[in-house]
Amino acid sequence: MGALETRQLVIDIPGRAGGRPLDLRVGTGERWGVLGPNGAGKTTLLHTLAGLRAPRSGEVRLDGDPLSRLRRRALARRLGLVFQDRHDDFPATVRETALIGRHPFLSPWQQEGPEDLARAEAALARLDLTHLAERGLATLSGGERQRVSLATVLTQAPRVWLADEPTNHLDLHHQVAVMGLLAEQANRGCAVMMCLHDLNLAARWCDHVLLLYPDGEACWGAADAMLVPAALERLYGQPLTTAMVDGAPVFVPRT
Ligand SMILES: Nc1ncnc2c1ncn2[C@@H]1O[C@H](COP(=O)(O)OP(=O)(O)OP(=O)(O)O)[C@@H](O)[C@H]1O
Repeated sequence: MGALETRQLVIDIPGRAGGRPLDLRVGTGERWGVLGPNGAGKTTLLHTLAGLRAPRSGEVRLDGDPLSRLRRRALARRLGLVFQDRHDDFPATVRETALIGRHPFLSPWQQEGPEDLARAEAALARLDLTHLAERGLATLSGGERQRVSLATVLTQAPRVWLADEPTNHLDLHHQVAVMGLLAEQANRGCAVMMCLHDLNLAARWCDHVLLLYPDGEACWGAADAMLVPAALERLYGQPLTTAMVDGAPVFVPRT
């Protein structure tokens, strides 16, 4: 049984007639990449898997439990979502934001304790944010803000990670660090699914890939079976040149 499963899931894209029903099984220890052009439905899929959007049909199960029957707190103890470009206008510091990751584990008016703080500090250190802990969110750069989103989910420590373009805004070093963090979470028994626009990150870091086409068509499977030039050229409507570097394919757009 997968940690996260979909049964005949059709996501609800306004104006789209239907789509291939998804029967996905994202197992513990697996790293899934979701690829597709702008508007294909990657974010909508992640939000549906996180229970934030109702599917058009079918269902999502977490450890065998239908998502629709789980209370939000119970869900948030098991599943975390790194949003794409979230801009909360909350006047919070970086440390306070990371601590939000502990809220599913606290009763409504319970203060965070030393263990919660220790988890947040460790997550900030892991994302290279310790020096910014007292800074207000609004003062951060795009990449710093992205790392705070990841640190918040790391503080939450869910068994299922859903990450919407987790390397958005990140410089090369931090891209590799974040992919390493997600791989580490998978190695520790988490199920990880991430939307990516960078084919080369997907080729290097994902073991499974889901290709989402704008008309709702989809295919999924082992990464090396999915990441083939003909399928990717059709996915993006973009000719590609492929080379092998350090044992992984590298895809470069051909102009
Ligand atoms: N509330 C809404 N009303 C109308 N259309 C919507 C709404 N939410 C999403 N859509 C449309 O659904 C489609 C899928 O959006 P989604 O954000 O899931 O795509 P995506 O694959 O994540 O794209 P991107 O690569 O640009 O992030 C888009 O065409 C979008 O405009």
